[in-house]
Amino acid sequence: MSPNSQAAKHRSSRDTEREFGGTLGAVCIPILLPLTVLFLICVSRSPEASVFQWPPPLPSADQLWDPLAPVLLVGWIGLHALLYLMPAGKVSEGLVLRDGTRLKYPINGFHGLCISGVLLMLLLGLGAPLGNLFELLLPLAMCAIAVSFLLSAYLYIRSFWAPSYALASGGNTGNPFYDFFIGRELNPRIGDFDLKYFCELRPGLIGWVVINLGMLMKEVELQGSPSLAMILVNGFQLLYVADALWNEEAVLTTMDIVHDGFGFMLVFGDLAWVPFTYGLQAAFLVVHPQTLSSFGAAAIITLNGIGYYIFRKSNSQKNQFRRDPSHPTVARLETIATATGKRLLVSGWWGLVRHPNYLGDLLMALAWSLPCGFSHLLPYFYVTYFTVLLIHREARDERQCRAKYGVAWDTYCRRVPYRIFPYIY
Ligand SMILES: NC(=O)C1=CN([C@@H]2O[C@H](COP(=O)(O)OP(=O)(O)OC[C@H]3O[C@@H](n4cnc5c(N)ncnc54)[C@H](OP(=O)(O)O)[C@@H]3O)[C@@H](O)[C@H]2O)C=CC1
Ligand SMILES: CC(C)=CCC[C@@H](C)[C@H]1CC=C2C3=C(CC[C@@]21C)[C@@]1(C)CC[C@H](O)C(C)(C)[C@@H]1CC3
Repeated sequence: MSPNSQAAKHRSSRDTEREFGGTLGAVCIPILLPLTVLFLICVSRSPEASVFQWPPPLPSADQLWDPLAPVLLVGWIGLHALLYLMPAGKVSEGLVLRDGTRLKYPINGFHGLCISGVLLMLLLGLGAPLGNLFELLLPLAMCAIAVSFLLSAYLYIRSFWAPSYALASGGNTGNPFYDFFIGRELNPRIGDFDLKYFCELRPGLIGWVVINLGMLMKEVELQGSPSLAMILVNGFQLLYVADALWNEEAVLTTMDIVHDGFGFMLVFGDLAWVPFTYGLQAAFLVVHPQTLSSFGAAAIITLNGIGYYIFRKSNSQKNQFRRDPSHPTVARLETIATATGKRLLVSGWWGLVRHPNYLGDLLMALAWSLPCGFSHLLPYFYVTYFTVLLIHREARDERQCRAKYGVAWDTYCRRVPYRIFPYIY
């Protein structure tokens, strides 16, 4: 690249439109979201379990800290780092980078999940009190938040040694608060160890199902057996995590890996937000047991099944089409050409709405809350937050696609007018 085009690129990234409320968002979100995690855990175990209760249920200092928590957290991340490095599964290439190269990624996350499962069963067999995770939840969340800040600071500092082509297009504004938050470097690596890819799918996502299992064990301690509601929440969320790891290769084409830098937002999202807020339903059920009729359970299982089917089929259809458009499963689908040479699907799942995968994900999110009944809002936190996240994410993706595909994107939008919910939005 000539010095002039380097300078133009640099200038354009500095002028990039800022997301998440710009500098104000970048200062407030890293303060507010960690407090939200702690607040939600406290609410989930308070007798009222009301997000509006005043004064809010504040934890005492000894509820926030336990010396076992940093040991467990560092041990857990270390175990998954070792599993990431084990020579199992295939090695896949990511999309082509700005310098024309492609990075290699190990596809062994599902192995990691299975080995974690076997280790947990062994620990349970040896009498390990997994239910104690209930009491450890706040100290573990505190440590995960601390690790998120430390890792983000490390990533921000090391990004100044990265070449300019390795920086994310939106994370190099020169504003330290914003760049720390959004992430400067696109694919930070220590040797071959890819920090963003590792964090996206392993310690936090698998940690989430382990915490859920801990909540189930706590319920067994308190009630003698797990409730149907707890089994459903555990089962649905395990399916979601196992599916993500089974289809690990597909993550290599998501916005997070391809476009976003690795900064506080993703680090915290992966390591603290996902494991400690996505499983709030299970934590809630420990203190607020619910009875569920067989008919109710069947209806909820059906809803989760429909959501999963739409989510999986639509994601697989697009991944297959992007990897090999001539594959028999996608070759007959109607498409429109774009100036980049890539085509856009206008039939099949991607002809129904512009984000069928978000629709399926949201139906599942609703199915995860319903086993907790209708008496409290807290179990509906995830589906509410997720609706906001996906509407915002859809708008970000839309902006990027319009910039990439121009008139072809407008034609697609005319052909497929609804974004997520057919005939509604
Ligand atoms: N549980 C959670 O917290 C979260 C879950 N998710 C889930 O992750 C999954 C991935 O989502 P996400 O990364 O946001 O993005 P998507 O998988 O929806 O990918 C969007 C990209 O797909 C391509 N595309 C869009 N329309 C078409 C079309 N008609 N034909 C072909 N390609 C098209 C474009 O990229 P290009 O053309 O360059 O290939 C676009 O940028 C979703 O299922 C989502 O629900 C996402 C966020 C959070
Ligand atoms: C509020 C806040 C801190 C937001 C950060 C957003 C992150 C929590 C999410 C951004 C994209 C994500 C994805 C998944 C988890 C949540 C985050 C990290 C994902 C790994 C969940 C499992 C799915 O099957 C998936 C692999 C498609 C998905 C990818 C995106």
